[in-house]
Amino acid sequence: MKPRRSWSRVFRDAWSGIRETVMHERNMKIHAAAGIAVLIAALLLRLPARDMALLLLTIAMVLTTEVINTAIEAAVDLAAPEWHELAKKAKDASAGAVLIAAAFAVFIGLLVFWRPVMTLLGL
Ligand SMILES: Nc1ncnc2c1ncn2[C@@H]1O[C@H](COP(=O)(O)OP(=O)(O)OP(=O)(O)O)[C@@H](O)[C@H]1O
Repeated sequence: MKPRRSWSRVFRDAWSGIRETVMHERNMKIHAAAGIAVLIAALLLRLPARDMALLLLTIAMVLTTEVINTAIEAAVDLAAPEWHELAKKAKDASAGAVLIAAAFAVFIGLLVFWRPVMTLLGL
């Protein structure tokens, strides 16, 4: 039987998974940078707590799908290093999940920021 990992080991391994994804995946870098920029803008515009919560949830959704996409890509590369129809299906679907999350994040961002930005611009 496998020895049980300590809680600190569990968190360290999970953190390592996040760090590796940020360090090596270009899309994750872009999404993380965009998320930080959105949060800074939201703080500067003093958006209400409910809007901040919506933005945090949206950012978490995009980053989470990106980490899962990286995990699926690695598992597929391990299982099928050569071209395979099912490997393509798995990787395309996984990338599709990130695309859905990112597209909805843009819509939510527009809905949340539209009025405060217009007010700021005096329009
Ligand atoms: N083993 C394979 N068999 C069939 N098609 C594959 C295979 N590996 C990759 N592909 C195709 O190439 C595409 C890109 O896969 P790849 O592993 O290069 O992702 P990536 O460029 O690292 O993606 P991302 O930019 O999301 O990190 C996949 O969506 C899939 O269509």
